[in-house]
Amino acid sequence: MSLQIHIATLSSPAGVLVRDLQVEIAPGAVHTLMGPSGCGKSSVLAAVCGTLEPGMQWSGTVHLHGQRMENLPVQTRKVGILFQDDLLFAHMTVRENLLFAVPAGPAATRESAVQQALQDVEMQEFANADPARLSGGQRARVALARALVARPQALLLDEPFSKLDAALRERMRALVFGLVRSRGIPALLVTHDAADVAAPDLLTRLGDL
Ligand SMILES: Nc1ncnc2c1ncn2[C@@H]1O[C@H](COP(=O)(O)OP(=O)(O)OP(=O)(O)O)[C@@H](O)[C@H]1O
Repeated sequence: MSLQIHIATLSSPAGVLVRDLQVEIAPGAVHTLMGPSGCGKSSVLAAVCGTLEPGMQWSGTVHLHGQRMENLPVQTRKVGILFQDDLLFAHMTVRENLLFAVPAGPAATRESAVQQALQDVEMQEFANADPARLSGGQRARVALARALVARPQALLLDEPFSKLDAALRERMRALVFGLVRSRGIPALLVTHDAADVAAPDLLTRLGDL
């Protein structure tokens, strides 16, 4: 289940940001995008998942598991996304936050998906907790579980570790990379931290137009 991205051009109203970006990400691999602030890294992720804002434009193709994706509605793309901010809903428990992300289906199936996702990030005992009472690292793990609970076929990561302290960042990176590998999904990670690069051939630098 590979993710193939070809961005011919990606532009903001101010001009072209990215030209001829080609990335192929194998199942279970994490490919890293780096580059100076404002060079268009987050916009590449938005183009891939279909959430590019009005005013921004791109041309190119995205194939997931051989299927062309760029014209599909956002909700059918089967792509999970994790941001710098965990964006947990404050008025819902941890369990309810996850349940919100699970596709429609029998209640027992949805509940077991939530319990499995919490187990994957070792947060089962916090199912009924209020997100506001969790630590930053615990919230990050819940956000990861929420991104994965719908069984996405690709994962987009927009600086998800940048707000964590060094020790937590390392643990979270290991957890994300491990889950991506064990589930065999391709992941694209935007970061400013060279420590997030899994291997030199899994890095693309933007900003050299
Ligand atoms: N909706 C929008 N309308 C106009 N310009 C935009 C819009 N969204 C982003 N931009 C501009 O596009 C450029 C790229 O933004 P983007 O967030 O993709 O960069 P980035 O490389 O992820 O930056 P950072 O590392 O600071 O997060 C920036 O100059 C930004 O101001």
